[in-house]
Amino acid sequence: MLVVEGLTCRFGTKSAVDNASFSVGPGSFVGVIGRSGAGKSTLLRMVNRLAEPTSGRILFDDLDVTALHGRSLRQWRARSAMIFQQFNLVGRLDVLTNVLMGRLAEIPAWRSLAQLWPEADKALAMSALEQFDMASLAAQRADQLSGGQQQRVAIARALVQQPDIILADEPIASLDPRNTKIVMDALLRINKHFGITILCNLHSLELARGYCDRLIGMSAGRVVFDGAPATLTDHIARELYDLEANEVMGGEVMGSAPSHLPDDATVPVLGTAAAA
Ligand SMILES: Nc1ncnc2c1ncn2[C@@H]1O[C@H](COP(=O)(O)OP(=O)(O)OP(=O)(O)O)[C@@H](O)[C@H]1O
Repeated sequence: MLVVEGLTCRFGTKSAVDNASFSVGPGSFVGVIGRSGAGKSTLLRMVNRLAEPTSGRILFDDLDVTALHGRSLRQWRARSAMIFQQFNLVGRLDVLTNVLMGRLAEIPAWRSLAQLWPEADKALAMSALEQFDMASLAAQRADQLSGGQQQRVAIARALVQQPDIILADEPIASLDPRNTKIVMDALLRINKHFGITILCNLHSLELARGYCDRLIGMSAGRVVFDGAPATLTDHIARELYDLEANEVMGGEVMGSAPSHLPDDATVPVLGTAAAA
């Protein structure tokens, strides 16, 4: 279980994330939503410790993630795999080697430098590529792939880390609609098939509603909504996204509740008790 307690990250006088608190149970697929600049990336990067919290704590089961240094921090980064908007592959290396990079924390540096990957790791990497129909491209240079293919390689790399949680920071922001669906389906497959918890920043509300079992809404660094997608009414979404609402709501009828909103749903109130 991931627990975030009063997490704050300030850059100068600006709070990119302001006193965020929530917990995420194992096996959840949680979407972090909100307009540009709301603090979504900073929040995810703090969980992986790519950004340093100014105050607050991050716990994962019994581990105090905020207190980790050196080797234990590297181990945590292996357990919390990041997926980035720009894929972060090594373009001149082949696809299989890029996936094997996900095993770096497990093998001595000299073995990776000499490209002496254990056979078991190669088999694991091939099997991860097979999961996403990418095995036939194993020998191809990563920079010769399409964006959607590159992101699937990045997801395979995350998978071979055998992480407890995957932190996906706008993983489909650079992709066309077809590849968006392929990549989101790949994340969903990892979540359902392997039970890996996913925390995924998404600008598109339509995608977040379609794929996630819970949404955390951020505005100006604060968590202002936390609940099931069905409880996020269009009214709350409009407040969350403001001028960007029409762009992110995927053509739903504005001002009406989503069709799957149950009659007795408790609708959290934006900006008050909504944050868990
Ligand atoms: N390294 C930094 N130095 C200074 N300010 C930063 C830094 N990183 C983020 N910020 C600021 O913190 C705020 C939150 O940024 P963040 O990238 O976390 O938002 P976001 O919701 O992920 O937005 P986007 O969807 O545009 O990436 C923004 O105002 C941003 O300008």
